[in-house]
Amino acid sequence: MIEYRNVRVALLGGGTVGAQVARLLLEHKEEFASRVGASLELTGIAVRNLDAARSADLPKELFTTDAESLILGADIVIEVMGGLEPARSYILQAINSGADVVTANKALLATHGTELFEAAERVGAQLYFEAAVAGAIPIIRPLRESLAGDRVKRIMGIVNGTTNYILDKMDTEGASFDDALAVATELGYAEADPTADVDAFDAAQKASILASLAFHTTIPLESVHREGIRAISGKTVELAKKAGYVVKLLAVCERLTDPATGEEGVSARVYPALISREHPLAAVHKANNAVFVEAEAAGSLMFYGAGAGGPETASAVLGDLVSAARRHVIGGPGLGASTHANLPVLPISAITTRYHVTLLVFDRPGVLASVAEEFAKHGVSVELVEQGTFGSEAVSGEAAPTATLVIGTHAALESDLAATVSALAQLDAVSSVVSVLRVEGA
Ligand SMILES: NC(=O)C1=CN([C@@H]2O[C@H](COP(=O)(O)OP(=O)(O)OC[C@H]3O[C@@H](n4cnc5c(N)ncnc54)[C@H](O)[C@@H]3O)[C@@H](O)[C@H]2O)C=CC1
Ligand SMILES: N[C@@H](CC=O)C(=O)O
Ligand code: NA
Repeated sequence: MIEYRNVRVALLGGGTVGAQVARLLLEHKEEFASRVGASLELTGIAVRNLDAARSADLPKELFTTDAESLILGADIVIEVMGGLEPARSYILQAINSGADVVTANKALLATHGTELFEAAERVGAQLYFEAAVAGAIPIIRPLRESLAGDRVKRIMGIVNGTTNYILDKMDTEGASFDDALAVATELGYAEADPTADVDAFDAAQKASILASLAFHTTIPLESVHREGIRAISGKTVELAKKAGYVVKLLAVCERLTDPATGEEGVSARVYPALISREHPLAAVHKANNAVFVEAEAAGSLMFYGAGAGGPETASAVLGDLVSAARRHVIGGPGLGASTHANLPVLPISAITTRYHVTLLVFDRPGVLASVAEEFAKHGVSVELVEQGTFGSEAVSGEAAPTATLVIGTHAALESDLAATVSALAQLDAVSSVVSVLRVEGA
């Protein structure tokens, strides 16, 4: 029998992800030992409440509320507690006491990543974070390592499982937003505060991480344009369906030319967008994620799989644990942060995409001409116009006939489109601007 030395692993968090990390680590102890060349000893699991229900049957004696003591004796610390504090302080404590760290905490990385990576670099420690973006899907390692010799041009993907679950249930079953969110929470996909998912904070954090890695530039969370899915009603989903589209919350990170200066910059943004039903992203159902990466030499790559869930996310955490443990046993410098490119981050007004503008207009002669004129005036080329449902609206106490008008544009600059929409809202012929949705994917 081979005698392995011990690598001491401290687990901070025993919730949806943590309980599964512990279960798999204990169940596959022998396999991990042979893979790493050392025995991975789970020294404890720090939690807030010792008596909370868990998704796995784990030895009671492993649990503690004393995270700091657990960190002190560890070679590797896994942080799956979530939140900014005390997670940030615990990770700094771990790094400064010589441990490598594995984390799934995108909120923390997108907010304090620079501080944590600098602290790790100072002492020669490593910070692994595959689980922080797109759950089980390997995407961090491909960007940091496999594509390190290429030039990433664009990333577009679905990176939040909860909102994809909600939008998918609304689209395929006509479910209500609230019911779908309740199930996503029950299944362990949602963040502790699901506002993080619904208002796209989580997707923005992931976009900040992906864009920083892809473009070798620090992309601060505040510079990621963010729109959540609260405004997406059942009606919007239904109209999109009739027109051959599906609504998805997308993260888009790309290199682009600044229209103001002609210089190269980058953009990172998250918003609900229309995707053609023919597009592969339209087939991403439930809490799955998919990320398209377009690189200069590699061409188009697609990464697909489970974006959330306990065992799925635990898989990514454990992959990082094996890397960290091997480094502990064999040594080696690990990977440093690569943010030398320093490209400017451009505002949303600098992007170019296609749009669907839905207007409620008064059904009078000349309406179409006046609406079309505003698009032309602002340099936005119209691709299609569709007249939808008819109704009536009270104007000065009188019922006036109305019609829904959907205008699809060719690719246009966001600032031109925004100026067009402001002008449309002022037209006498327009009762209201119902929605403006970007259309992504060729
Ligand atoms: N649930 C999922 O599908 C995914 C979650 N993540 C990330 O993984 C992390 C954990 O997520 P979940 O397991 O879903 O969360 P959870 O809420 O189910 O579990 C959190 C655990 O941390 C413990 N904890 C929290 N604050 C603590 C404190 N101050 N001291 C000691 N223990 C504390 C709690 O007692 C609990 O055991 C988060 O950063 C989340 O964003 C990442 C990818 C997917
Ligand atoms: N709440 C997140 C969990 C994984 O990152 C999601 O829904 O994607
Ligand atoms: Na991942």
